[in-house]
Amino acid sequence: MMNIALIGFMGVGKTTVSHALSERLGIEETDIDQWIVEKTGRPIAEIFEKEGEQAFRDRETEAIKELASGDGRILSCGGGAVLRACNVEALKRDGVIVLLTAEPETIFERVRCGKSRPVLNGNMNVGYIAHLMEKRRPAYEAAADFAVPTDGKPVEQIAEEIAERIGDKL
Ligand SMILES: Nc1ncnc2c1ncn2[C@@H]1O[C@H](COP(=O)(O)OP(=O)(O)O)[C@@H](O)[C@H]1O
Ligand SMILES: O=C(O)C1=C[C@@H](OP(=O)(O)O)[C@@H](O)[C@H](O)C1
Ligand SMILES: [Mg+2]
Repeated sequence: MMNIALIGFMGVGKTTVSHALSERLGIEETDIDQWIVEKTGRPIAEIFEKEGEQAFRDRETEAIKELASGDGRILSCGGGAVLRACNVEALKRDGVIVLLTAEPETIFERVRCGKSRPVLNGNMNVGYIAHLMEKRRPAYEAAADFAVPTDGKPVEQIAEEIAERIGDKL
């Protein structure tokens, strides 16, 4: 069976929707950030702080390489995972890539209280989120097989839409 990779900006709901989709389809899921945290014994923010962003990106690439070659699961990616072409290639090789989207205002409301996203440290505002989203948009759109907007939708509805769109691709 092929993998289902969830991609998109921080706070679009990749981790949350992944759980719901896993329940709905009866397919195991792995959150790539969580996998890295378990392997290293360090929270993502601490990896960024102690080892730097490039070291985190290398760990992310290693995780994707290993997990994408498995026998079919839902992979909830970090928001920066598709910025490296080799990651996208690995995810595409035997998988469908689903892009979740949301407006910057929605993202801000969802992530403003969290402290676990080092990329937004010191930049927790709608303007910066909109700027970084525009910068990343081409990479997200190029990697995706299809996109699902999430603004104003309950998680279950998003999971249902993905399940419908994937349909017989599985
Ligand atoms: N469709 C949604 N509607 C409302 N809140 C959501 C939705 N999806 C996710 N959230 C909330 O937004 C926050 C970020 O979600 P998360 O799944 O961690 O996003 P990501 O993994 O894409 O960064 C969490 O607090 C989550 O509960
Ligand atoms: O967009 C990014 O660069 C990142 C997104 C995070 O994952 P989420 O998108 O699940 O928040 C996490 O991988 C790390 O903090 C970097
Ligand atoms: Mg996540």
